[in-house]
Amino acid sequence: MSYLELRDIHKSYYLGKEEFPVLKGIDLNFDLGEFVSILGESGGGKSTLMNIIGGLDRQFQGSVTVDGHRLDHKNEKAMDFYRRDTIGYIYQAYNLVNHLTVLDNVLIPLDMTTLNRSQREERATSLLKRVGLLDQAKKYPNQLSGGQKQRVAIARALASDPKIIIADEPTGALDAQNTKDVLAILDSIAQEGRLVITVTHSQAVANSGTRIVHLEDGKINHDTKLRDAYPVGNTPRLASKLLPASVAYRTAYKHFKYSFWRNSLIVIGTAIGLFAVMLFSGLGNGIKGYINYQVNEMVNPQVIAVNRYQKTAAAGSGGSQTSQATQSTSTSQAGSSATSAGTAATAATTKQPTISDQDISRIKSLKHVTKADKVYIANGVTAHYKGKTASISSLQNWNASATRNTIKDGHQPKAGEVLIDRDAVAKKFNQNYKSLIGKTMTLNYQTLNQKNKIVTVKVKAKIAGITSNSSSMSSLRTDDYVSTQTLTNAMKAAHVDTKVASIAVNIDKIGNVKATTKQINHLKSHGQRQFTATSVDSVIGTVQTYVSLATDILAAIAAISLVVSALMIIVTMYMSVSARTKEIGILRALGESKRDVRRLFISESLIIGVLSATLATVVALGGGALTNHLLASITNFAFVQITLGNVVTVFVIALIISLLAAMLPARRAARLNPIDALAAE
Ligand SMILES: Nc1ncnc2c1ncn2[C@@H]1O[C@H](COP(=O)(O)OP(=O)(O)OP(=O)(O)O)[C@@H](O)[C@H]1O
Repeated sequence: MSYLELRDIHKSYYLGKEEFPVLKGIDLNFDLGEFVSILGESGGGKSTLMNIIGGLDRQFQGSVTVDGHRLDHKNEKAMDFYRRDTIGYIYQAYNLVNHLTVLDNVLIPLDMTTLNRSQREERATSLLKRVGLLDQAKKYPNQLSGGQKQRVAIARALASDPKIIIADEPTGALDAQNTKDVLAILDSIAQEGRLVITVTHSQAVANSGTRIVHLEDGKINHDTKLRDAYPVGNTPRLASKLLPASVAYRTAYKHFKYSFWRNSLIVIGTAIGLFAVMLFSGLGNGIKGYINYQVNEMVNPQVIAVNRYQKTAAAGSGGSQTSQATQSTSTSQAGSSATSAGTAATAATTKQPTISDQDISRIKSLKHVTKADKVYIANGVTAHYKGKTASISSLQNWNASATRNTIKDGHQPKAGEVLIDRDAVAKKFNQNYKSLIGKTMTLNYQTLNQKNKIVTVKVKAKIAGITSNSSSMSSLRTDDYVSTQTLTNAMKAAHVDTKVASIAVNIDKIGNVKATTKQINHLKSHGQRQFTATSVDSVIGTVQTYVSLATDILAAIAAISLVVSALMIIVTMYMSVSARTKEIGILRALGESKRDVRRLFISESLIIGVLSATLATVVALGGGALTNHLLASITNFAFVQITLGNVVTVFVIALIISLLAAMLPARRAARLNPIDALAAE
């Protein structure tokens, strides 16, 4: 029994339905230690026969038996294993992978062996030394001469320690000296107990082997033994294994580096889409945050301002229109309370219709209402502390509309206590304003008493805390609060009317604010509407509609950019597959499976995706920080707020896009017929 046996091999090519028989019944036996040359006329089918022996061609009739085992050409995985384990290929056109160094080319088959990393490198180095190219290990194939390239190809063919070396015209492109060198190496390979089968047109080359097989008209017409085959020892062989997934990533990375500038442009293009997504999300967060911030600083969104309903002159007998005065206050709740309650403190001058305690009880009894506080605002207040004065445009009682998060130090005012504004008041008293907490100060303002005479209301209170409102609309109001009881006691002492025109109604949940506002607006006595209730809800609602619209438009733009990014990767991958068709053929011939090839292209796409997402993140974070910095002079708020969630989302999107974009091209690459791929220019 011979090591390799071909039985009755028939092979035809078809052009449409027309059959072109090439091999018409080949029977051949080969033994290890032989150096066989196959001669024959051009187009006689020598390469076809080599592809059958090498396990690349699976469409033929007949059988190939290796070491007593008949090859199953239908079983693709078994054929991958056969090529990986038993075959080493040497081509006339060298077929080296251009983007890998000489050393890396030799390492390709070694990655499919059980050797560890250092053993693989050691073996690759010793093979390069054997072919005299150790000093060229770091070069790329295009930096080598033809003879050097062929010697790299020989080192690579030997790397996985195969039993059969197939050399398809290995000296066809070489000069006399290189031909001599290559033949000597091939002879030494046979001496190691391997079977060397070479296709040649040269009788001189053929004569250097141990046997010549002559092919004519699809059949063997001469089979001449020149000398004995070399004796075969019993040296242990390298074991092969599947290509680890990490190698695909490594190779993809090397290719990325090799075509760095081209790939960098693609990464930049892809990153633009991802950057848009990240920036728009960050802006969305920022704007939403800004609105919330403004709202929470200015007003408590769970509070409804309620005034007595007044018909306007313009509205005439029209039932539902609110008065001009109250309408204008509805733009902001604070403004609303400021105006309405301000008139409460000076009720006698403006004669605003007041809200009675019964009214308050009625509103308090409504479902969802947790509190209804009278709102007093005193205007033109002078604050005194240790001989220093400061003016307070409006002093309020601490009521439900006050927002607790404006208190920066201290606590809300209890009886006999006051909260003062940091910048407008506290700092004027003492730069070390925190030390004021616990100290007593006085507040004076003038108003009309019940007899319409100007009187001064004096409030003496202990400083409970310091407030500061950094919202951009803070200039509309100050944040000075005194406890309700303290204010009303002072008013009473000066005989000032303590009836109110406005109350602040607290609602249990934000979701109930709208309905309760409506409910209060519909309350009637003797068929007459009683109140005008205003919440910030309506204002925020309008603003948020615009924000949502803007966010949707931005999202649409981002989506378009993402589609462009995805198309970019698809096109790149298709181009890459086309440009690397030959490489795919080489890798398949070396024993890589369809899956390995698919993985190679997918990893490359994933590398592009991850780098794009990284670039997009860096630019978006940097750009965001810069934008926030530039805007800081206008408003001290971070308008671009990119969260960790946004970053993770962009990476996930990038991975999904690159995975989807790579799928079709990678599938195409994997499905390429290795023989056709090898024939690619
Ligand atoms: N994929 C193919 N489709 C159709 N015909 C093919 C294909 N590949 C090879 N042939 C034909 O099969 C015949 C044998 O080709 P093959 O390459 O095996 O010959 P060869 O002996 O190696 O030739 P050469 O010495 O010129 O390299 C040729 O006539 C060729 O045109």
